[in-house]
Amino acid sequence: MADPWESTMDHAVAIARKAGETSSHVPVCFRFIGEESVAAGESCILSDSPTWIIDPIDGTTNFVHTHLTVTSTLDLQVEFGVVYSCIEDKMFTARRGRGAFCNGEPLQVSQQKAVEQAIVATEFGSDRDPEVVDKIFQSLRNVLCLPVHGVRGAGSAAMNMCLVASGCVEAYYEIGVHVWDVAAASLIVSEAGGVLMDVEGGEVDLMSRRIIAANSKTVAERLVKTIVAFSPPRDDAAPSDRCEDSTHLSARKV
Ligand SMILES: O=P(O)(O)O[C@H]1[C@H](O)[C@@H](O)[C@H](O)[C@@H](O)[C@@H]1O
Ligand SMILES: [Mg+2]
Ligand SMILES: [Mg+2]
Repeated sequence: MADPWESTMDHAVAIARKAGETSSHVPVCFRFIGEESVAAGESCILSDSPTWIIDPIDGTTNFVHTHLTVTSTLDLQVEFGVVYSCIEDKMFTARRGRGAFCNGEPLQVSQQKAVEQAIVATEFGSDRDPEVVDKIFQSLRNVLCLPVHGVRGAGSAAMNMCLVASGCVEAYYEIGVHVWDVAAASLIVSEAGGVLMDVEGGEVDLMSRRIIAANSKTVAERLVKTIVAFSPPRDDAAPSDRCEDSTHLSARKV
């Protein structure tokens, strides 16, 4: 069987060559956006150049506490998404227009559109500002009282989205995520037949740090009416306008 990773890399190189219009003799030029490089002061701006968006560990708090799910995410903007759940040894992959897979098996979102029968995933995020925490709790209360069948959280944004793609939960929403948390899984959700939406409706903007990933427009739009929206500093804001999340500081001290 052909190695899917090898064909992915061949395709990635072909995209990079096309973008740069380089001949096969010239080395290709990829750009990178990674959680750690941005934390070290590198830019978080998407350009026309093919860009790998990487989160080496998504679910850092789980990792530090050796708790359940930890994933690594890799995305070549809009072309490929890879999320690896290392403890479960599950490799979620998607290629634009070619479907989404888990360990090679096709993924399909749930067909349940009644929100009362839905499981909704979310996270409390990393910000401990009491005003932000209040809004997160107001949203959580509103979602529970829709009512939904249940609320869950895997502790990894990417994993929550892969659960949507797998049909195990109907929707995931969060305000406070970063582009590297959700880029790869966004493609996996849409290739599994799901939808992505901003928490106030309309198209999702991966730099805005707000996302709904759902099995359907119907479920996503019910959440839009329910979530108390706010806008954290964008990922592509100037470094001086970004703020360090409080739990990340403590996680890094470990
Ligand atoms: O573990 P990291 O990569 O820091 O990502 C977490 C994200 O920053 C938080 O907003 C989410 O709540 C977690 O689910 C992410 O996994
Ligand atoms: Mg992450
Ligand atoms: Mg991370």
